Amino acid sequence: MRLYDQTFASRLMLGTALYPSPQVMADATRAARPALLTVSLRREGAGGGGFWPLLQALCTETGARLLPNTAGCHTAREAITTGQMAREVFETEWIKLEVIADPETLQPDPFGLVEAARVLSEDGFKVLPYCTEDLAVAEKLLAAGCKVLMPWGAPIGSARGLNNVYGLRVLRARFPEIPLIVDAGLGVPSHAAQALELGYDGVLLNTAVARADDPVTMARAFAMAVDAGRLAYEAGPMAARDMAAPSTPTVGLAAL
Ligand SMILES: CC(=O)[C@@H](O)[C@H](O)COP(=O)(O)O
Repeated sequence: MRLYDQTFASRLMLGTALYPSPQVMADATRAARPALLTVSLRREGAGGGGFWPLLQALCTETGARLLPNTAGCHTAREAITTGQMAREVFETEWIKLEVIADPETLQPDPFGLVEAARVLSEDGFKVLPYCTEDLAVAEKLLAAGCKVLMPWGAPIGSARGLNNVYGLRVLRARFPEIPLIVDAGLGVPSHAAQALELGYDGVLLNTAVARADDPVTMARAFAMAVDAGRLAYEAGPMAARDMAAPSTPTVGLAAL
């Protein structure tokens, strides 16, 4: 998978929040071998500073790139400032851009998102925006400088899977050259496989692994599902049809 100027062996991006302990988070990351590990500046600012050396060591060990996010931001101004602070703290110009509109669904605010994406891109950031599958917003984010789009599968933390398969399919078809990552709302590995089977370049998830009874095993299961989904996509899945078609030849069947 190629995002901006970097090629990644893995198509999985993993969050680092909500785990029962830092040790479990580290073990799950080792099991998943993700391309990118997300981290929230707010967590660091809220006393999670001890977490940073652990993440740094994990990135060195696994080869993952750190991806700070602007989680919890509700305006473009907040997200821009958070992004700029994250660049200083985490020493990276990569940023997962979240501007949240609705407190209940955590649906992204398309207006704030496009505005923040434009300002941060002009400031040299590599912006990965958390968006919906809306085509017009996607166009505007690309025009604002984003080279990757991350439409939601479902609301963050909902574990609902791909809520709008039609919309995700249309988005994929409309932008065949743009790396697309399904971000948020995945609950089980088959959801991730489905995203990859649709031709999505990767998935970003957190809650489904962190809140599993056994996060380490679930991390491994998601990594396997991502690989399986991609392999299936490359193999060219047959189209579904309404009518039955016998898979055993009927020609030459003995008449009874
Ligand atoms: C880690 C992160 O960036 C989350 O905000 C992300 O959107 C994942 O969502 P889930 O927790 O639903 O997998």
